[in-house]
Amino acid sequence: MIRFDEVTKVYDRRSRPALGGVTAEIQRGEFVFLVGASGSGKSTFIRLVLREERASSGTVYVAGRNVARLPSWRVPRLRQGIGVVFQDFRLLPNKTVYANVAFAMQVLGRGRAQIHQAVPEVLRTVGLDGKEKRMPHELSGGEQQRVAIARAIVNRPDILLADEPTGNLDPDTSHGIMDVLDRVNQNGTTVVMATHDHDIVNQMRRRVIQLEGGLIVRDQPEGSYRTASTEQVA
Ligand SMILES: Nc1ncnc2c1ncn2[C@@H]1O[C@H](COP(=O)(O)OP(=O)(O)OP(=O)(O)O)[C@@H](O)[C@H]1O
Repeated sequence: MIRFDEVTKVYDRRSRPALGGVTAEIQRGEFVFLVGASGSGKSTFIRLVLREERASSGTVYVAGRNVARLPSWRVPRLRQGIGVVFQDFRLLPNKTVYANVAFAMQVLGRGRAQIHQAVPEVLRTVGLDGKEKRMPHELSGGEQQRVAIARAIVNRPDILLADEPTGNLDPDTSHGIMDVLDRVNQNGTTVVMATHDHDIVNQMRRRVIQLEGGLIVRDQPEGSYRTASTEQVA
């Protein structure tokens, strides 16, 4: 579903590459944690998948396509297949929960009937039944993140990218969000989540790709946040 082949990303020639020759393959339906210290390259990885940035060398494939080769008119279609969730929710503050989610369908030109069916369904999936008319400021952080996830998945993307989705949430609320992401993954969506959250990675036991200074230093199925050798130090 996502393949990085010797991918290097240089933002600034005077400093070390943000990614330095990364090779990795993420299969359809996988759930992958990207871990690593601040500045290790996690967000760069995500931006390359979305073609918000282009690789300086090497190739990024999404659903079999070399994203660097896509003509610019095809980039919106690439992004339609990818839902994105951020640490800071990024909801439209003057729109209701329903309208925030519906908006993601309206921009794709979906009809009213389709929207009326899909939005309540997806709000049920994320556990927000009955909150359709609330405004974002009337919701807790966890609820706002659920709206953001609903918006990201309402168009049924193949891939969900989540950059620190629990970064602003307390541990209990974070676990609720992970239940939602797990459910999304079980429905067939490939999930890639960048995180610093040790507890969540250690509890979920999914594949862990660890970056350090732009290099993959660990790629472990059912991994923990740290390798066994460093776990005692933590
Ligand atoms: N637009 C940019 N211009 C120049 N350098 C950048 C840019 N974006 C990222 N970098 C540099 O690239 C490196 C990797 O950054 P990146 O944001 O990918 O790390 P990260 O692992 O996501 O960090 P964090 O956990 O803090 O979000 C860092 O050294 C960063 O300073």
